[in-house]
Amino acid sequence: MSTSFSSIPIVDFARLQNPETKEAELAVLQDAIFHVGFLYLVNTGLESLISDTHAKLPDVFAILTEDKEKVDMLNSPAFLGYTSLGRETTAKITDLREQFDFGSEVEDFKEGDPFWQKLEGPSQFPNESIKELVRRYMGSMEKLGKAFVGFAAESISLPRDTFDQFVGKMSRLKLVKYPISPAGSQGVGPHKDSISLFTYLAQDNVGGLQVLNKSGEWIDAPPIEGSLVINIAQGFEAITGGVCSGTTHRVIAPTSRTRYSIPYFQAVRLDLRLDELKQSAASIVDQIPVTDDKKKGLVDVPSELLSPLYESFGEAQLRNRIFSHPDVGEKWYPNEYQRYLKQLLK
Ligand SMILES: O=C(O)CCC(=O)C(=O)O
Ligand SMILES: [Fe+2]
Repeated sequence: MSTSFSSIPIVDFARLQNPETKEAELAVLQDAIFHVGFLYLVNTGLESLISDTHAKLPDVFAILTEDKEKVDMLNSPAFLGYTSLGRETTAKITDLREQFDFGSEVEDFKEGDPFWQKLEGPSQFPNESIKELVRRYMGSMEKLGKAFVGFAAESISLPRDTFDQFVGKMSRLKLVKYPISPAGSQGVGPHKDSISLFTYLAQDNVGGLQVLNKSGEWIDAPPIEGSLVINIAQGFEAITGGVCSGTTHRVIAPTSRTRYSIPYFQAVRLDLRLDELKQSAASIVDQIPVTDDKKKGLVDVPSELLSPLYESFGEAQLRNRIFSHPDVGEKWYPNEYQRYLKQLLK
């Protein structure tokens, strides 16, 4: 096992784009991808967008309760909408956070589409100004995400466009509020992000995000103004055959100031089948510059997304959404809800 990290590396996006500094910065990115699974991205050019958006969050969460209820996630088979405090579960414990989930604009579900296709659907916006805020932010994240996966590929000696074919249609954006809570409360419990390739998180200056290192210690990811915290999610982990593994993280609920955050989950194609995925993972693993010893240990990575229980990413993601939001899952996918519950109890 590689040495354990004790801090989160900082990657400079401007240096990645400058031919004179690119090689050196790709080496920093490679180290983050191989050994940490987390990094700060600075100098993205999105600093003012991030701070403007954060400045609006207290107002977003201050809208009337009845306006929040109108866009409740229970209305949405795509698991998009409002989730009130205490209705989300991670690692079997209730999370102390309130949030809105939104998605990129997508086509409607058509007759004959697979059952998990309803995971991609229309967003519910409480009002026009929130819609405008979300659309603007997501548009910029989409562009940044495209560029970032290109650099991620180059940093591990793959052609720049290697991961383009895996990017899905509907990325997700969450606006999250963690209210002041009793000391030691769970903001969100330990988890790997399952639904994305990479997650791009804009946290505020309150703190509380922690990352689990390979020795089992929780390492703080303190706020760095203007940065995005990027982490490998299970989509990227599966596509790289587990060579680039996702890292478990959590948020400790704040005790003196409300915390806000904006995670953007870069979509993975839902129609990607397990057999396709295994094939492409094998060819990617072949090209990645890590020792054969490390590769040998990775033939069957214990990733939920590579489980033979699911025919596709879409189905694996549906299961994940159902466990995070059981009330929504039971309402829209009663058969799958029962089936996945039984698998869990086995
Ligand atoms: O709010 C945060 O800082 C992190 C949130 C997170 O990890 C998630 O929603 O997956
Ligand atoms: Fe997360």
